[in-house]
Formats: sequence, structure tokens, C-alpha cells
Amino acid sequence: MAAQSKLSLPSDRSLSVLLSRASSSYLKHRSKISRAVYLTLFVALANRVRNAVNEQKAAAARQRHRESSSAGKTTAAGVDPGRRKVELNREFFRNLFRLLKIVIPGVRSKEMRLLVSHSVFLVIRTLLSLYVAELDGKLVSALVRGKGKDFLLGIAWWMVVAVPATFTNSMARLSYHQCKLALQYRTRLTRYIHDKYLSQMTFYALGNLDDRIKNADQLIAVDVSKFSNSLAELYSNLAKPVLDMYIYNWQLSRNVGGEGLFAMALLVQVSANIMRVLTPPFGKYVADEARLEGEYRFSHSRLIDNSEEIALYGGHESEKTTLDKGYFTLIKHVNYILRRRLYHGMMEDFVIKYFWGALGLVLCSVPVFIAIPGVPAATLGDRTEAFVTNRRLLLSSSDAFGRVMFSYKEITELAGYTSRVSGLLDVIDDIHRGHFEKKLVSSASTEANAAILSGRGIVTEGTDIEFKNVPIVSPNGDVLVRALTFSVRPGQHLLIVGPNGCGKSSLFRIMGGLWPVYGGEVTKPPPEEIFYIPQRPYISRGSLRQQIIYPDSTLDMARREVTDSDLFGILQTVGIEGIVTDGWDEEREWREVWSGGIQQRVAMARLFYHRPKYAILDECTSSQDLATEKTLYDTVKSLGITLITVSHRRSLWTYHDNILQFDGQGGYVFTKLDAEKRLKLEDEKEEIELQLRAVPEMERRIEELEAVVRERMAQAEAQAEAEAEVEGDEEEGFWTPHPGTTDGVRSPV
Ligand SMILES: Nc1ncnc2c1ncn2[C@@H]1O[C@H](COP(=O)(O)OP(=O)(O)OP(=O)(O)O)[C@@H](O)[C@H]1O
Repeated sequence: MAAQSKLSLPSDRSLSVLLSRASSSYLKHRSKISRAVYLTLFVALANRVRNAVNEQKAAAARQRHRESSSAGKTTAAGVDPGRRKVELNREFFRNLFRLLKIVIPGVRSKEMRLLVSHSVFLVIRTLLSLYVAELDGKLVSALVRGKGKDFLLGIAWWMVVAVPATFTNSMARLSYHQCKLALQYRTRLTRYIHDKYLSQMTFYALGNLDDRIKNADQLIAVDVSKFSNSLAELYSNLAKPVLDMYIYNWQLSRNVGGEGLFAMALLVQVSANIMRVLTPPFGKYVADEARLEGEYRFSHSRLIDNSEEIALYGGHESEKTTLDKGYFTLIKHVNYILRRRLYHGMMEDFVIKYFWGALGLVLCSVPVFIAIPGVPAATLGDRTEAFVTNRRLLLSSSDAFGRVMFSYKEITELAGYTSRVSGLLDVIDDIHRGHFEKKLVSSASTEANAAILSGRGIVTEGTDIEFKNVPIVSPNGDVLVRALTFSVRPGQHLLIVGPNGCGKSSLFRIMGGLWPVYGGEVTKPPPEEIFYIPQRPYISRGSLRQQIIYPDSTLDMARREVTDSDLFGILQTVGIEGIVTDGWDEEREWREVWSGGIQQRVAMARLFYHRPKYAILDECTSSQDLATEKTLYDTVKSLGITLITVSHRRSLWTYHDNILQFDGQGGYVFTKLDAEKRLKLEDEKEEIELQLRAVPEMERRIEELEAVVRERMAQAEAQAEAEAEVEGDEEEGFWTPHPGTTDGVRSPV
């Protein structure tokens, strides 16, 4: 300190002379030095760009090599989006640009207006800060020189400037613009995703036919929001410091000389590069954390969805283990990130606050120590003013630079969210193109199955339902039936039977367009002409009316000219008019209010409301007694609806004309169904089966009886032999006393 204060004294002539000589020689060669410095900078920059391009080319080549070695298994996304590598590379910028186009759709959009007004406030704020820095210098200078009037005037002006400065500060600062922007981004992105997610049955395919996305709900509800916040925050945290850096440094370079500033910038750049190398991949950490959060949340929602079953099984301990495991995996990861952040924060603090702070002070001292020739020596007041202004500028500039540096962490976090959200969009687009990716089970790996899986069938619209050589393939790649051919014409009711898991419901999934058609030809009427009632009735949210007309809206109902009293009539038909207690607008959690049987009848009521051409009834009356089932089926037929029924109940045979019978081994029979004849045959068959079932018991009884007979025969033989022996003895004059007798009386044998 002592040495420094000594150096700064103007009386230290020798040093001043030395410095002024150095500076005059520096000024003499200033333009040459500048040229050399800028040339060096340019060469360094060009080298960095060339290296970056080479790196990208090498990465692309590596990626191509990876893709070609796993041909046929890659997707548009390439890697499982939940786990793909998160880096600040070309892919990140491509993805970010794609999302930016969604969240800021045009120059006239609301988001653009918000961004522009935000930016304007940011510029005004920086210019005002610049002005305040100068004012501060003048005030301190007036203080040092003892100029009271100047000082008071300065203070008054300071207060005047404070009014617009405060307003711009609060407008430019985070809260208002940033939150508004984040909300706008989220709305745009959510709408965009909802449009795609709920079109072409994508929500079904994402969960059932493709396993690249694990928790789509988490991605849409949480990650989109985090991405939007992160993007809005980044603009505030990056745009302002970059602008500050530019303006402050420009002003500083005017005050202290461009080369000094450049030298300092070079040092800062080197240390920043070192820091960047040492910065952990926070983007990947964030993406992993979001994935683990999703998995943990999903375990909880599964517990809630199946609470009754789990409670009845007494499965709470097993569920607790699953939940604990999910939670601790997440927490372990969060703790790991925290530790990495701690070390990284310490390094950042040291470099940015202390090392760069010291560099800044050295820079501020330039005009103090170096007297510029031709320029009159500065007075103490001038030097103070210059120092205070420069120091303020420098503090703001280094603060801005620090924030740019810190924002690297935020950028990597944004990269994490960008990767997850764009991963979801990639997979959705892929599904829309008809490309699915799912880990196939072993049976799918046979060549014959692979050939079926690689094919695609034809789907056409018609009045009948017809399948010609269509394979039924499960999403796991299991070929349930190689080539199925059958047809349903209006009025020709079809019954489908077969063992569990043979592919009965899968047929409807293909018919409904949920599963791809891997071959053959499918003809089917437009979707609105087929109504499907599944095994488990779906009860939606909303009013009682909405339950009956689902998926129609009340507007559709009005368009169909159906009234509430018509609905009541339908409920009477299915025998549940009692559920209307508080009017049609009553809203409750109907799934919990109604029993399974009532839910099935509500599903049938929907069918009577929609009155389609074809009704697919997939075991949907299993909880009904025979009399109710009869009423329901009679009503369906009386409405002219053609039935396609899956049921094991013989009582339903009489309602059908054709039968499609699967054997569960990949074979099937499609034929006319003469219910009466078939029932008779079935009765006879059952009788014979009953008799056959008794055969083993009869055989066992025969064996038992044979054993008894054999035993009796053996006993009789033994007795005969004994008698023969006794007779022989008598003839020879011997007699044997009978046991228990002593009188020598002969006992009869
Ligand atoms: N989303 C899915 N992902 C993977 N495999 C599936 C999926 N849905 C069904 N499967 C499989 O397809 C096969 C046929 O199922 P399907 O539901 O068609 O049987 P089903 O004949 O209707 O049986 P059930 O009489 O028990 O209802 C089963 O092995 C089943 O595991």
C-alpha cells in the first residue's frame, strides 16, 4: 500500500518521467501497436472459428457413423430424448431456433412487441447509468475541490435524474416484462403441443406404441413452463449485461485507451475459457433432474389411480419401497448437482470478483499514472473525477461481464429444457409420420415377424367393415394372427370369441386406427359411424349431461336436436334414470360416485345417444344380469345398429349372424353363426365333456374294485388250502386241541 501511494504522488519525478516517456513512445507507436493487436485478435478469432467448424464436422461424422452402425433403429430424435446428451452445440441452437419460431411466431406478434419494449427500457436504463456514473464523478470532484455550490447543484440534478431512472429500472428489470414474456412463451408452446399431442391419436401412440418418451404429462406441464421461464430469464440476464458491457467498455476505452481495455479483455477471456472448461455440464444435470422428477411424480399418480386395488391387496409396503426409491434417486442427483454448484461457485467468485476486480483497478489507474504528452497535467480534482467515473463504469462493466459469465450456467440449463421439449416435439413429429420405436420382445426378432413388421397395409373408407389378409401385431412386435380376413356388413351382426390375449380387442385397435396396419387391406366406414364401448367404461370429467353425450359437446347435442328429456328417456331405457338427482348440470367425480355396473349402463346410454351404424361392444355388459343385458341388446338391434360383440356369454349368441373365432395359436375361423344349432351342439358337447370328465373317476373306481376282487380271491384260496390241510390230518388220526381249549375237544375250523 505504502509503495502504491508513493507511486501515485506527483513529486515522484523519476517515475513520472519514466512513465511519461513510456507513454509518449507508446503514443508514437500507438497505431502500429493497435494494428498488431487487432491483427492478433483477428487471427485468434479465425482460428477459433476454424477449430469450431472442424469440431462440428468431426462430430457430424461420428454421428453419421453411429447412425449407420445401428441402421433402421434411429429416429428423428436419434436418441431417447429423456437421456440425450445436452451440449451447447449446433443441435442445441437448431432446437432453440425451432422453439423460438414457435414462441415468437412473427415480428408483429405480442411476444416481439414485449421483447422490443423490454429492450428499449434496457437501453434507456444503461444510458441513464452511464450518465449517473459521470454525475457521480463530478459530485466527488466538487467535494474534493470544496466547491459547495457545484456539489449542491449536482445533488439536485441527481434527484431529478432519479425519477426517470427509477421508472426505467423497474420496467427494465425482471419482474414485469420477464414474467409476461415467460407466460406468453408458455402459452404459445403449450397450445402448439396440445394441438399436436391431441391429433392423430398421438397421446395414445406416445404411451403405447413408442417408448422414447416416458412421462409426456411432466414434459408438457412442467418442462415447458421451465423452458419458458428459462428463456425469458436468459434474455433479461443476457441482453442487459451484453448491452452494458458494450456501452460501458466503449466509454471506458475512450477514458483509459482502447488497448489497455483490450489487454484486460484478453486476460479476462483467457480466464473465462479456463472457467468454461472447468464448468460441469449443468444442462445435462437439469435434464436428468427433470426426468427423475417426472418418474417420481408418475409413481405417485399411479398410487392415486389404483389406490383401491392397492389398499385391498395391502400393497402399501411395496408401493412405499417404489416411491422411496424414486425419491432417493432424485435427491441423490439433486445433492450431486448442489455439490458441483458449490465448487463451481467458489471458482467463479474467485475469478470474477477478485481476479477481474484487481485487473479493473489496474486499468482505472492508467490515466492517474500515465501523463499523456501534449495534454496538460490533470489536477487532483480532475483525476478524482476521472477515477470515480471510470471505477463506476468498470464496476458496472465487470458486473455485466460477470453476469454474462454466470449466464453460461443458465444457458446450459436452458439447453437441458430445450433438449427435453424439442425431444418431445421430435418424437411427436415422428409419430405423425407413422414411425414408432419400441423395444421389441424376443419373438419379434424372427425373420418372418420382421418381414411383417416392415410392411404397411392399405386403409380405405367404405360402408362395410372388411379385413383382407391383415396381420394383427401387438406393439411389442408379437404377431397374434398372420393374415386375418373377415367382413361385417350392415345388419350382419358379428360375434368375436377366443381365449384371453388372442387379439380380440387388438382387432378394434386396428379398426380404430390406434395400431398401424402392417399389411393387407382394411376397409372401414368413417370414424363417426363406429362407436366403441370398451371393457372398462371411461367416465370423463364434467356435468352429468356430458357423461351421456361424451365425446359430444352441448353444442353438438343441440345440433343433433337432442333434448334433456330425450336423454332422460335413454336413461330410462338402460334403467338408470335414478342417477339424475340434481339436474343435468350437476358436476361430480362420477367415476367414484357410480358402481361398475352403472358405469357400464352409462356407456350403453352413450351408444343410444350417438346411434352409430356399427357398435363395438367389447365385454361391456359383463357386470349386467341376463335380463338387463337382453334389454340392452334388444334396444341396440331395434335402433338398427350393427353389433360387433366380444363376449364369452352364450346368451348373446342369438343376437349375432356371424362368428369370428380365434384359437389363441394364431388361427381363426370366420363363419355363419346358427345360434340355435350351435347352442344344441354346444349342449351336446358339454354333456360329452361332462361324461368325459367322469371317465378318470370311473377308471379309478374300476381299479379299486379289481383290487378288492383280487384280495377276496386270495383270501378264498388261502382258506381252501387250510381246509385241505385239516382234512389230511384227520385221516391220519391226529387231532389238534383248539386254542383256548384244554379238554381235547375238536374245534370246528
Ligand atoms: N398397448 C400394448 N402394448 C403392448 N402389448 C399390448 C398392448 N395392448 C395389448 N397388447 C398385447 O396384445 C395381445 C392381445 O391383447 P388383446 O387385448 O387384443 O387381447 P384379448 O384377446 O382382447 O384378451 P382379453 O379377452 O383378455 O381381453 C396381448 O398379448 C397383450 O398383452
